[in-house]
Amino acid sequence: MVVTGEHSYDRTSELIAFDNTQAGVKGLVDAGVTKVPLIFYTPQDAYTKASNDPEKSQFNIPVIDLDGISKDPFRRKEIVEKIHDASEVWGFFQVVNHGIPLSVLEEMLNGVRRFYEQDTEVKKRWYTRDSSKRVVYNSNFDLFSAASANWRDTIYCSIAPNPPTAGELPEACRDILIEYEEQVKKLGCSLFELLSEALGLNPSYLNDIGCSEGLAVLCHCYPACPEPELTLGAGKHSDSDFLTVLLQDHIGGLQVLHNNYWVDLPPVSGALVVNIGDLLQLITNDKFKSIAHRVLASRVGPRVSAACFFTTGHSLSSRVYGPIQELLSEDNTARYKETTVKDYSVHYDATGIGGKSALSDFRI
Ligand SMILES: O=C(O)CCC(=O)C(=O)O
Ligand SMILES: [Fe+2]
Repeated sequence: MVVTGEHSYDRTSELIAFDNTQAGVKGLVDAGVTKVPLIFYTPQDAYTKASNDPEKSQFNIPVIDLDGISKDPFRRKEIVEKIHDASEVWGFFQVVNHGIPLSVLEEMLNGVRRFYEQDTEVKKRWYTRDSSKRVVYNSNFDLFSAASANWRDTIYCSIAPNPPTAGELPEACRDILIEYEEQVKKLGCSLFELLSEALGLNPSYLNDIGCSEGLAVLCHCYPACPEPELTLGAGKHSDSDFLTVLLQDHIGGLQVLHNNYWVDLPPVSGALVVNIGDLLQLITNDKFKSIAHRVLASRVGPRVSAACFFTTGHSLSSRVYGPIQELLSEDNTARYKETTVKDYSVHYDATGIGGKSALSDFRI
């Protein structure tokens, strides 16, 4: 029995019943729910929302124009400085003129919508909790371990280093997923070059140590919510990877924690959101920050997004990562234990979204 406010209920049975529908949150909404079920209730956190507060209007997450990065060395230096500052202060920035055409971004979001708009019976083919699969569709990867379920469904596609065959990808978004993933991989390599330069390292450093070797694409759907104040689209979490490149639609709701305030990260047409993940914070010895973020639930929806995670995740790579030696000056000793991406990912998944920071467990 679990007590949520004045309600007491058998949480485990309700989680099992929800999971057994294999229809996700979208299935609840399609069936016409007018109340948020108790398994989704999320306690309010202590942080304040900044965006409506005029005194906090200086809180603007940078939008960085990448135009000219490879043509003009002065322009490149300027961009590297902006990326350096954003990665230190915010852990988040948006990029425009990143080289991926608007038509590809739009079609990617359409592909995600097309997948979720299919009949539940068709989608069920992909519904699983077997995380060894390269394509996993379900609602809340940590449904049975997290304190609150999120108002969100996800298709997870592990793309690199071991790509799925085209046949393993859902037809509804297959072609655009392949196109988008190729373009994001190129952008990711450029971003890791800029981040290496921002750290004062050789431009190829982060790519050479394998930061861009692994890629997983998470296609999220946040259905319209009848009581958005009672739950969240995604609870407070940081990302477990090296770097995330996120495509969000026009609806909004993504917020970043900054100086104890939730700051809106508003959709900018044609932009991609970039954020530093836990593993990049670990190897940069806290120079770049992996910052907590969340997604509000909304009466408007469904909101869709595609988050590309640069990580080899649970693959068998034995490569060991620890704070980069070149970044340690004499008085700046390593703050983290070494780990493999797999060990870090397993620990992170067990700690769960909305839980405490998994990274802090690797601190020396
Ligand atoms: O959908 C979003 O805007 C954010 C998704 C996210 O934070 C994640 O996939 O880790
Ligand atoms: Fe995230």
